[in-house]
Amino acid sequence: MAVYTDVSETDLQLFIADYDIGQLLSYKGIAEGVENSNFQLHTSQGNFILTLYEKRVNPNDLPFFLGLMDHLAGNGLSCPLPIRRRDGETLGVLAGRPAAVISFLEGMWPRKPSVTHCRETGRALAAMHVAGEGFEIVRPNALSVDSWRPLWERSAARADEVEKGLAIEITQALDALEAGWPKGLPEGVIHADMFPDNVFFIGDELSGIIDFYFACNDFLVYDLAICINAWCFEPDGSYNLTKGMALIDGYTDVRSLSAEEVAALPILAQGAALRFLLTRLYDWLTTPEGALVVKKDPREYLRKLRFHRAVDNASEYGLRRAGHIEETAP
Ligand SMILES: Nc1ncnc2c1ncn2[C@@H]1O[C@H](COP(=O)(O)OP(=O)(O)OP(=O)(O)O)[C@@H](O)[C@H]1O
Ligand SMILES: N[C@@H](CCO)C(=O)O
Repeated sequence: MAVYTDVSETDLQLFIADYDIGQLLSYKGIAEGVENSNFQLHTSQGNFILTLYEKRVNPNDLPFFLGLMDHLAGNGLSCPLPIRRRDGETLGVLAGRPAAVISFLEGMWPRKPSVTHCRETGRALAAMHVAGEGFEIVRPNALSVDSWRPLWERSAARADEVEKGLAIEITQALDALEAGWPKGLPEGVIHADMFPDNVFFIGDELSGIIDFYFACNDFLVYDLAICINAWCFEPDGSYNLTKGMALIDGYTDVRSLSAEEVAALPILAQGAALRFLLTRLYDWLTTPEGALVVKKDPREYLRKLRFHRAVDNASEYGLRRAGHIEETAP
């Protein structure tokens, strides 16, 4: 569930009176999501999403997130558009929390992603990277390699409760990642959480990307590594090479990869797996039993990490067209 903060009808009516979005007809809490409280608003002008930002979101980051959606939508990407109040602001306060109204995207996220969904997602990811060019606010990735050790130290003592031997395995993977993390790859704005539940489709057609609340500046190809993790493994833990090919083909149809980016893909995929393993592990160990939030299994990402640690080169992910690898000067 994700309604941590209740909103009264009177407060909501007062809040939306500052916007040109018509009269409130009805509203309801949205159960999905874990970070923020989301409501669907139905007004005389249509549907909107109201988000109340909860305590894991740093209010100082909100101008980046809202400004980014505005920038991306302005550059033709299909994503929610923050609605401006009559005073020009996109951020307000409701029920004591920072709050924003964003446009409603039609579509559903794919419960069983297909090869076509993977290809369309690859294209949309690259389109987002291109559309993000020129966005002026910078937000370093708070969940990149430098943050993993402190995050790990908060779970290390109890890690073996989840799986015997986990502490040693994570420590070894972390040591290797810190030593070998690449430098100097092309950077830009990345989504950093483009999982199936953040990509909407109408049939096979991608209708939009949501949830930019982990977006930040980092290596562009790291975002592809995150998507390989999130989209290309089957529920039994096996890697689906056909989906990998489709995702990477889709991406490189829109933005080509340099030889350095291709070479870095295996270590970036390991890093992405460790990042989600660590955040899931922390939540797994700290979320109280009986909380309404569904805890995500860290072991899924342990299996993925093991897979990546055995990968030699990007062709094992499905990178196949020679044209994917930009020629570098001799
Ligand atoms: N612009 C939008 N249009 C339509 N539905 C939306 C929109 N934004 C959010 N939703 C709905 O709200 C749900 C939760 O949104 P979101 O993923 O942003 O929440 P969150 O709390 O940040 O969750 P998490 O970070 O766990 O994914 C989505 O699954 C979707 O059903
Ligand atoms: N996508 C993350 C959840 C946070 O958005 C995960 O699956 O662990």
